[in-house]
Amino acid sequence: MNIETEQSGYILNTGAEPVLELPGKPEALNVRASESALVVVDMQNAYSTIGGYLDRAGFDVSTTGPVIQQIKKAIAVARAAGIPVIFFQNGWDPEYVEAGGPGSPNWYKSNALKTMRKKPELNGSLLAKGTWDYDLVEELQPQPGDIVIPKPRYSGFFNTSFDSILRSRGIRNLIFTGIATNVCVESTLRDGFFLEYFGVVLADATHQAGPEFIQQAALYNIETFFGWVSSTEDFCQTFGGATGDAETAQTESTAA
Ligand SMILES: NC(=O)N/C=C\C(=O)O
Repeated sequence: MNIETEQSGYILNTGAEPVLELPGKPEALNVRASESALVVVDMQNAYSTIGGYLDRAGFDVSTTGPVIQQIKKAIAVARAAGIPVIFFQNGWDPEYVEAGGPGSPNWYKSNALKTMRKKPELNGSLLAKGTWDYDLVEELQPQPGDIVIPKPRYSGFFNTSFDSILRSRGIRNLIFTGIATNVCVESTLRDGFFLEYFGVVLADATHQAGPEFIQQAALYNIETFFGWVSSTEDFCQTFGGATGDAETAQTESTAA
């Protein structure tokens, strides 16, 4: 929108911008950078670090390291391409009011709340705002221009500003990374599907909560019913023309 000439209306995208082909399954998807966002779901210590919530609740987080590295590459390319990077942070206030009490199904299904009930010494330490557990991992810190959205339930569309942030920017394509593929990534992508967003998961930039077959099941579900499955390499090639190397992306952005 050209503010100086006081134009108004839905003219966010000029049509001059090239349509890019993002390889994926079950087929490639046509996308414009200006209509896309890179969504980084819950890359908090809780979900990817030993000693965090998932680990304490008995889930295996020992193979999340490579996922963090893939997300880092995707973020570098997105920033260089001018694609908004949206970080979700899952959790609640320190008194867990936002988690819902016994009147909420979350009270019964949240493994964080269940773990704290079983081990009262952990009370206040899991997924509570202001704690190490709630913090985003050190390797994936937001930079100026990125967007951070707190969320109180699995879906990023529930009780958050996500939808209005996307709509006001004309964003239609949501490229997902993060943890867990089968819970918050899939929940958000599914809700997006119902709201007419095109959801793509970068498979190697996500990790499941549960055994490995759960990752495959979630990806199958997404590819078959709700969206598309691509890879970090394909994302980086499509939007950066690079392999996702942060320095390469930075150089290209400076040169542009
Ligand atoms: N971020 C997630 O996918 N979370 C999964 C489980 C939970 O938050 O309890």
